[in-house]
Amino acid sequence: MIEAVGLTKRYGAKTAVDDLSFRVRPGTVTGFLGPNGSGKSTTMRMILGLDRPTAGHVTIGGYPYRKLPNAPRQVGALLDAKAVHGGRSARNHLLCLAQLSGIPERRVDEVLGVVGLKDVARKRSKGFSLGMGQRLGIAAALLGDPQVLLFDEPVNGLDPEGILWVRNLMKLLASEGRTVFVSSHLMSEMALTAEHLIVIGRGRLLADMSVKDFISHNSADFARVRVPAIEPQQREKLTAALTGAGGQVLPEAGGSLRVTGLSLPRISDLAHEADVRLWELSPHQASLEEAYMRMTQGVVDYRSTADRRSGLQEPLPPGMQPLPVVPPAGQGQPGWYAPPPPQRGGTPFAMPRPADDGYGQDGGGRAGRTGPAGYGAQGSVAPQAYGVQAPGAGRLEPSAAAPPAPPASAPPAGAPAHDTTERDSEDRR
Ligand SMILES: Nc1ncnc2c1ncn2[C@@H]1O[C@H](COP(=O)(O)OP(=O)(O)OP(=O)(O)O)[C@@H](O)[C@H]1O
Repeated sequence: MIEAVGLTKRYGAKTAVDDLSFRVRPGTVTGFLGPNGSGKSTTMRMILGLDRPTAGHVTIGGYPYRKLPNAPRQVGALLDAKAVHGGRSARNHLLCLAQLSGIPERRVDEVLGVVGLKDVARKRSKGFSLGMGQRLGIAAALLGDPQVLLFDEPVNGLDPEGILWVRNLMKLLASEGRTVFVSSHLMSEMALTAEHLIVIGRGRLLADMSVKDFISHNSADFARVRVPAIEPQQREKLTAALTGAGGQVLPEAGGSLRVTGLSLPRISDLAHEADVRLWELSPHQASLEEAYMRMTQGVVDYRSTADRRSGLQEPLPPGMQPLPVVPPAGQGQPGWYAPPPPQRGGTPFAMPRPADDGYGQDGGGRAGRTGPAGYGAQGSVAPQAYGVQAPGAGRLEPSAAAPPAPPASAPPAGAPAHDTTERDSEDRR
């Protein structure tokens, strides 16, 4: 389990992460969402001991990363797929990481099979496409068969088959009881992959709840009503009946009406009383994307000048009021899209013992991004064909659980190498 308590990171006057408390539990995929610049990567770097918190702390299995016994075998991460020595072959890149962590060579070939890079294992990674680079980064994260995995935008650059593969891989890893923490901007993908969400905005916690609850807490259910297209006057008649009964009605593209504030049977009765024929009366719930947009619209730092935000929804007809957003009982106030951060209402989690944070002298800074832990460690899984993750693909056998790894103080496995001596010989290997 990953546990952050009061985690804060300031860069000068900029507060990148602000008093963040959450838990990432084993056995489920937890999505980590937030607009650009909201502090996701900074949080992940603090989890991996690459940035030192200004305040608060974060532990993995009860230890700060740097105090974690055998850290590269317990935690695997993909932070920046480009943090690879381009002159090295994929295999040699992984081999270097494996040797640093005492992982047997055969595991390198296993993970190359798992991520579908076996056929290009001896090619220099600088010739890799974005998607191939992501696969190599995922292979590095899986190398040590870790119980805890962090992935920052793992589907970046992947084709649809690759996205499906990553989705199945994440779920498989979680189903094996691992802790899987994954950031993404692809809401539709997150909705299919994650069961639980942690959402931040401007460094602060906005939500820590299941995907299902997140959607229902941040979007109003609505009914879609359609009358025969050839009878526009019926539409007006129905709109008048529904608004007269206290409903809110929003015309949608395509001629249907989006109705809130009235139950389906009530809409049906009102239509019947008004002598309006219906071609459709269906219940709907907003998508994760819509719920996310609603929650984060007040905390987006970078927005196109062409995006008036109101454009996310269809323009209201003249005189029509926007639909009220009603937060669930006890969560926020009318007009708020997001429930207040849990820490506002008290201490959501038990405070772990205030231990030495184990960060030594080399704390923060963006430099950590390219520093020695784009990847930490590693995973299980069995060989497979390119791009296809067979559900249930096997885990690393205990016998492969390698010789003892270096002490936790050693650099994590994913250190991007800068040695150029092998460059010319790589492709020949
Ligand atoms: N080393 C640093 N020095 C100064 N500011 C930094 C540093 N690292 C991050 N920041 C700032 O902290 C904020 C959070 O950045 P971070 O990269 O964590 O966001 P993010 O949620 O990962 O963004 P994205 O989704 O775009 O990757 C940003 O405003 C960023 O500019």
